[in-house]
Amino acid sequence: MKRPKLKKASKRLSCSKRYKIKKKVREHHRKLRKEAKKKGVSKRVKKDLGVPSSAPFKEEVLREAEQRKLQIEEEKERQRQANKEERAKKRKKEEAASNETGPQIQLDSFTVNLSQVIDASDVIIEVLDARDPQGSRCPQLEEAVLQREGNKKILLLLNKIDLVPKENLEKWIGFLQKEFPVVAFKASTLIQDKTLQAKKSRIVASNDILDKSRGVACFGSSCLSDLLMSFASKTQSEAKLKVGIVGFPNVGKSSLINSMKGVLACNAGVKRGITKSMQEVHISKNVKLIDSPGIVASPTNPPASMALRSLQVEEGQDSVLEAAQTLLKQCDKTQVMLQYNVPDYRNSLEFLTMLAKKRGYLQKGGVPDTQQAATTFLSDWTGAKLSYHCKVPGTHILPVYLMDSVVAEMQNGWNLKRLKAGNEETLNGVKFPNPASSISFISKGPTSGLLSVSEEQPDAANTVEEHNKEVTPDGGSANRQSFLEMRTKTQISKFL
Ligand SMILES: Nc1nc2c(ncn2[C@@H]2O[C@H](COP(=O)(O)OP(=O)(O)OP(=O)(O)O)[C@@H](O)[C@H]2O)c(=O)[nH]1
Repeated sequence: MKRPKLKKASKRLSCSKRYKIKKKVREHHRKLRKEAKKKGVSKRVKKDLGVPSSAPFKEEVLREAEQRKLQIEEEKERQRQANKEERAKKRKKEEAASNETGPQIQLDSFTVNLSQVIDASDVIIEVLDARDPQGSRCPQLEEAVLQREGNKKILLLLNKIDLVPKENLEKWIGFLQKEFPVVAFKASTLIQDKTLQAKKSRIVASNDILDKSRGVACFGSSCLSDLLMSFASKTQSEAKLKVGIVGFPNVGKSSLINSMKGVLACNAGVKRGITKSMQEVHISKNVKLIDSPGIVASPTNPPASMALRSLQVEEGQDSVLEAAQTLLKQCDKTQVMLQYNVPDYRNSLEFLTMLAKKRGYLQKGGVPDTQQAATTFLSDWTGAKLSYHCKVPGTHILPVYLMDSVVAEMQNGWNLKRLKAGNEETLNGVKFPNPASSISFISKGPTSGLLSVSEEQPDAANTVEEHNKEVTPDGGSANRQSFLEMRTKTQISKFL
């Protein structure tokens, strides 16, 4: 059967609609004309009339015009290239200058500030990441404090205890207590601006009761303030007790101060090196805390320590990819797979590719952005969420700079009974992760720090070498080997 032809839709419009369209078009043209007038574009481009056919030597004139046109084009192109080269040169120069001087100046200021904090303090609290306590210790810092005049005390503070299994934490406290008094702490990670907090507290008053084990709650602050205040009342007559808060970047120094103060007094965050200068915060009548920039890790450290502790990674000097790959090698693959919920992978690059796909980090054309995945992975390891822990060494050997008499002296003056009770209370309050869901990590031992970026002292290497022998009892021969090799290659520092 023959199909009936489809009838074309009629173009007829109602008059009102037609007039409306015409009006819109007119308005649109008027608007364009107005804009062109504003920009100073003349109404009509003058038409090139060309060479009249009656003109003599028309062909030569046209050829000459064509050649001139080409010449102008060439000249323009040459100019464009020269400008491009000039800009590239300038950019390269700027980059080189910022690479050489920028970070160097910053590192200098960091070390100067740290030295000032040590000088100004009566008590030094070395903040350690409970996930890798030994790796966040700096022997050079401890030695420098002990060598300074004024009988300065050192306290070790294990922060981020909410990210390690309880049994592991208890073992670490026992291990570290053989050297210095240890305080267990969980800083509040969600302290807000004073004004914001005041507004919020009116709305949800019991928020922290509901959310005890999460970011809002802080554990150990009353124990620490009691300890400091009782020490201050014993030792200080009039002046306030000055307590320097020191440690590697991102261990939670600023969060600790904010938690003690109860308001956002210092800037804190996942990014490394947020604190750039010293800052005093008064927490009671007789105690003030001094925040300091993170200790600058020495380039002689093993790559895994650098990946966790150095500022260079943050500043883009060290490759984020390499740092993430080094870290991956230090931990149990199955646990990483479980933690990040990814299938089995052959190498670290494959893991980062899968992580990038999972988190939706894609570049143009859907290519997985492994760089971004590595950055996220690294900030997990120094940030506030990832749970991992290190094994406590079986035997304890005192570092060379610590003798029994010094250990006894360091315990002197503190109310240790109260500290023990306070730590127990803290451990009872915190909600700890299950050991099965925490990644077990192989620590590289204490991290060398630079306390001043200047010329090398020849005998400093021996001190550190000897020290490393002592403080890594659970085996770090490869570590020590690489340390010595690197030390001979790049020596830029002097250890205090
Ligand atoms: N889960 C948990 N996260 C914490 C704790 N303390 C600090 N953090 C997080 O660790 C990260 C680093 O904390 P900061 O206080 O900025 O560390 P910092 O040592 O002052 O860092 P710099 O300024 O770089 O030297 C932040 O994301 C904090 O939220 C803690 O007790 N538990």
